[in-house]
Amino acid sequence: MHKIRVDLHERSYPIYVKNESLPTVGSILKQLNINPQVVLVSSQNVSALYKDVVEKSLKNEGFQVQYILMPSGETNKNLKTVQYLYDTMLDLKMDRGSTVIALGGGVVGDTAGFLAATMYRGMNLVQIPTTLLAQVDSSIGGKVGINHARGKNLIGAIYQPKIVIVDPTVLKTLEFRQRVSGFGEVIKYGFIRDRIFTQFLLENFSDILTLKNLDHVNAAIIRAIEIKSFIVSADEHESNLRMVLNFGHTVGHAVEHTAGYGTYTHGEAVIIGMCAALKLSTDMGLLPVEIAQQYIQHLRRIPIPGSLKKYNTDRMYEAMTHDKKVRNGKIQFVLLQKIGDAVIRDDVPKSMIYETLEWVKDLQFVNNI
Ligand SMILES: NC(=O)c1ccc[n+]([C@@H]2O[C@H](COP(=O)([O-])OP(=O)(O)OC[C@H]3O[C@@H](n4cnc5c(N)ncnc54)[C@H](O)[C@@H]3O)[C@@H](O)[C@H]2O)c1
Ligand SMILES: O=C(O)C(=O)C[C@@H](O)[C@H](O)[C@H](O)COP(=O)(O)O
Ligand SMILES: [Zn+2]
Repeated sequence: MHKIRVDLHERSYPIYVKNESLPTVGSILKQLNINPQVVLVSSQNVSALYKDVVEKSLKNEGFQVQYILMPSGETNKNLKTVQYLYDTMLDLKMDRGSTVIALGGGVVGDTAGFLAATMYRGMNLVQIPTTLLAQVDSSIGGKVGINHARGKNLIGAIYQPKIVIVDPTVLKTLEFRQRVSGFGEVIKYGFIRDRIFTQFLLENFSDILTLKNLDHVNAAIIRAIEIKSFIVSADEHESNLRMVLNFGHTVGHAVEHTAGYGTYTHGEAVIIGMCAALKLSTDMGLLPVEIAQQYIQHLRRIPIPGSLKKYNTDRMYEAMTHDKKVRNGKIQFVLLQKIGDAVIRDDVPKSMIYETLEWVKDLQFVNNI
């Protein structure tokens, strides 16, 4: 068992990373002394694969388990789903002391997390992430929330879980495209904080994505979680340092929104956004052009389907103006001054942003590895 801690005083919590840890969820939670009443929130695919093992382990330890199936996919990360979850919680007579367990990818984690943050002004939350993206990113740090028709994650809260339990073996059932998506967030940590980790990921990306080398997969998950935990512990409310976790997201969120939720996975959009951020880092005079080009070439070896050509540049720009990093009307970008060293800049000229969006629309990625 590998344990990493998010250090937030009375809201601190551990992240457990261990192969085959799902059958031990009950005993892990028992040690936390949480109320015996729990509600598992999950989605169809994940439920069919992993609900029974988790439910059994909880019941073996004396937990009373209720269950809510929520619709999956980015298009359902919205208020309608949250309303359905509130209603079902009331139907099930779940009280304030009971615990919400989010079993699934980032969509389940963000939505069920928002439920836990808001219902009865806050219930206990446990995250059991089952996608690579959720294991290294969305289950950690407390950002919970849903989309609004005008933009990604516009409604939400910062609400920390009591524990995060990561079982890397569940990635075996995850579709290849979803592993690519998670890889986007994993390599983000390298770019913003650890050049050597970036190199490791680029050298081994095919073995990691195909799960050919599980030691490399676990090493990547653990290093990514260490970086995220360190950053969240230093700046929970995104006043300064935490903003760097948005590397690739200013353009990434705009791509997701403009193309229509679900057209690109979140991680694919972030990979596209990181290419844009690398180019802007050069255009702003921060990063030598040959370094940026070299890493953009590496990122283009990651398979991302489709073409951005047909999307409207004005709409993409408009989506960026709804970014939560906008301050006093200025769009803020996370740029790199070195690989492994990120800075926030709010002085990127509008013309340069437009030029970059046009460039992004022509970007091409490989079809497979
Ligand atoms: N809160 C945060 O800090 C944060 C960080 C990054 C991303 N996010 C959000 O996370 C969301 C994306 O999450 P995601 O990439 O996990 O996608 P997702 O939750 O949509 O899951 C992708 C698909 O994989 C399925 N699935 C999940 N685990 C599986 C498994 N082990 N085996 C087989 N199928 C499985 C799901 O049912 C779904 O169909 C986005 O909404 C993004 O904005 C939030
Ligand atoms: O934890 C963070 O902080 C992040 O920014 C992680 C991101 O990967 C994630 O996509 C997050 O939801 C984006 O945050 P947002 O505040 O820009 O919606
Ligand atoms: Zn993200």
